[in-house]
Amino acid sequence: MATSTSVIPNSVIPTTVNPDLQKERDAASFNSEEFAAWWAGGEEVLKFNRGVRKYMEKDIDFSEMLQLQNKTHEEIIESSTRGAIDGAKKLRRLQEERNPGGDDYWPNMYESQVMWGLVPGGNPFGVMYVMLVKALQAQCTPEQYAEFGKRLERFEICGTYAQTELGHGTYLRGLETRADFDRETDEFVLNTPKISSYKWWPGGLGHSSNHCLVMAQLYIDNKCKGPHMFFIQVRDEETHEPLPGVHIGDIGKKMGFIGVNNGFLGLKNVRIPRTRMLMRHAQVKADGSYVSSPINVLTYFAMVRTRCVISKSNAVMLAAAATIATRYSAVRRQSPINPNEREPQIIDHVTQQMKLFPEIATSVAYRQASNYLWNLYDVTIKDIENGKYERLPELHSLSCALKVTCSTDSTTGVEKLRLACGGHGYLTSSNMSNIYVAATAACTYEGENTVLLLQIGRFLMKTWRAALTGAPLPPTVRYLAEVQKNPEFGSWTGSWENMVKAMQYAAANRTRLAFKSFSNRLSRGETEANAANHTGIEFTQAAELHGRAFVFSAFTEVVTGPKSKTRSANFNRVLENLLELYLVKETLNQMGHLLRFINLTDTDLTRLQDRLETVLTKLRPDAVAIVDGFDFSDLQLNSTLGSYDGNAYERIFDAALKNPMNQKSVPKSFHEVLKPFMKSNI
Ligand SMILES: Cc1cc2nc3c(=O)[nH]c(=O)nc-3n(C[C@H](O)[C@H](O)[C@H](O)COP(=O)(O)OP(=O)(O)OC[C@H]3O[C@@H](n4cnc5c(N)ncnc54)[C@H](O)[C@@H]3O)c2cc1C
Repeated sequence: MATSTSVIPNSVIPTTVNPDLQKERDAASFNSEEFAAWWAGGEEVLKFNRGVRKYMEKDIDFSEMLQLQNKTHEEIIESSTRGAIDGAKKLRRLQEERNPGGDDYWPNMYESQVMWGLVPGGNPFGVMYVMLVKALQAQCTPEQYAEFGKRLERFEICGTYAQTELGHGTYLRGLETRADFDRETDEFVLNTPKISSYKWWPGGLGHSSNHCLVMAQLYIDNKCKGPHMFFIQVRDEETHEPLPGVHIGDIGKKMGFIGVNNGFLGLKNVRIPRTRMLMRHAQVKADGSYVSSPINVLTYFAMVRTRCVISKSNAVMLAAAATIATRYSAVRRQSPINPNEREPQIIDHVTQQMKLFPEIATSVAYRQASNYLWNLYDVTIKDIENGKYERLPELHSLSCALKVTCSTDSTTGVEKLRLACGGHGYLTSSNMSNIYVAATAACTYEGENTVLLLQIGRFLMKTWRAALTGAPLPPTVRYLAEVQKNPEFGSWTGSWENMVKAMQYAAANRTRLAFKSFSNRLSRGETEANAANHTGIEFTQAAELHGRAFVFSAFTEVVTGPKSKTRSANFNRVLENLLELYLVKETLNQMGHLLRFINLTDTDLTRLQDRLETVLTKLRPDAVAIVDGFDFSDLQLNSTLGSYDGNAYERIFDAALKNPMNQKSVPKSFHEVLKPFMKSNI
């Protein structure tokens, strides 16, 4: 039933594109399709992705997706489960039809940008595919993988990665779940002895999983061998009832990812065969003898991969928010700049440009830096297969650095972009709140950001010490040795190369100062652990700058390197503008650190401000075409403000009319609460 008589009879969304948005597209200096192909990784990949996405989006009801926030907790879990299963089914069908026996559609596309946003409540099987399957591939023996890894990969069973407990997440050695080896029965006996030992947080554990990979302390003859992984069945495969000794449930509503049904798990004397401990590296033999892993960090290697995934996906989230805010800023008009003139598109207010364009540039910078990280990941995986572990510390530290800076910057960036949409950005139908809570979650999971910065800080201390002895350094930290050799920065020219050098110089000198403070504390008799704790702030500052210096150099290399010759001149100009904006705004953001080590005059700073304003103006005509090049579908953006056609007001209105609160002209609360109160005279 309609609420009341409306001044417009029905909300009708025009089928045409908003003329302001169309003009933006017509006036762009470059072809957004070239951007889209570059962003996707080539024309062929773009074509492939679009084909898959079209197939994936068939039969999905857009207006239903917009109503996500009006659903109950249970309804969201149900619709997320349906969405995730629907996606899996479609990809499997595509695999069957187009490349039977391969894995390019299923499961590989399940974690790609094509799937992003299609399950707005969060995918309850995301952890299963992003983490669990990969952890099993890395940690199982071939026999184990054939026995249960393959079943999971084929989705015959479903599961999650259960590491965090109510009492411990960061400090893995503090985990309390224990797995005691019973020689008599050739089994492990698993227990979570206290409330604080309950597994807490694993995605999909609450209602979706019937198996999980549990990180538990291995005990043999009551002697602890540290955390190891155990594959456990937690629910019956037919009835889905919890198995004996298993206490399992949902941890309750969270800021976001409601459909992911993060869960808890208690275990009481749950027995599993010895062969359910993952034994590719560390092993327990039938006689109880223990073979340790050749390198301990391999236990946590699945987390390294997930951090690579986060660096890329948070860049995508920022790009999505930038698309919404930029399109909206092109269609909304407000506040004449000169009296008596027409109200401009809000994108013409320079301060608005300052909210939008730096975030566009930041998402592009992180996406490029994460491509470098993925290449390093692939090289390191091959090395590990050949028993070579030399680049592992570098990969670990770089994946942490990028995960931290990208999740931090995308979170603040999405919030800036939400504010850039004014009041309507606060509507859940803008989808900004959903993107924000997804972005900020990544600051905590897969290693809390501060804790990761401290780990990078320690890696930098070791590397600085190694450089002092003349030892060779891995490529991404070689700049530390260069700064040791040439301690003078030279002069500030403001060229891009010079700016990269300046950020590296600041990172190296922050590392030098942290190293000095750390060494002083050690020489005053502090233990290494206490000295590290007391130098923690300096460690995190050095680590953050190290991450930023890496993004500076990776993005500059992509824009100015040999591949630029394969791009059109117009497109190169756009990328150069994005690079210029990214380097200038980030240099200004980090000015406190830079000024400590580098002489910049007032004129240099004024020039940077001029460059910032100039490049905003240069990017203005291309902003809409750039975000079009990010190539999100309307369904993925799931936003009344950011759709391709720019019909924002009609979509806002339409979503409001469909709100359950507007399905009755008088709400129940009027009769039950408001009216009785007004009539009671109390
Ligand atoms: C959305 C979401 C999904 C998740 N999914 C999963 C999952 O699928 N599986 C799973 O196992 N877990 C999951 N987690 C849990 C997540 O991995 C942990 O919350 C995360 O590792 C942080 O650990 P913590 O909660 O123990 O934080 P804490 O370590 O308790 O952090 C609290 C504060 O203490 C500080 N702190 C802690 N240790 C130190 C230190 N050594 N030095 C300085 N400061 C320190 C931190 O910086 C922080 O400020 C998820 C969490 C979230 C939010």
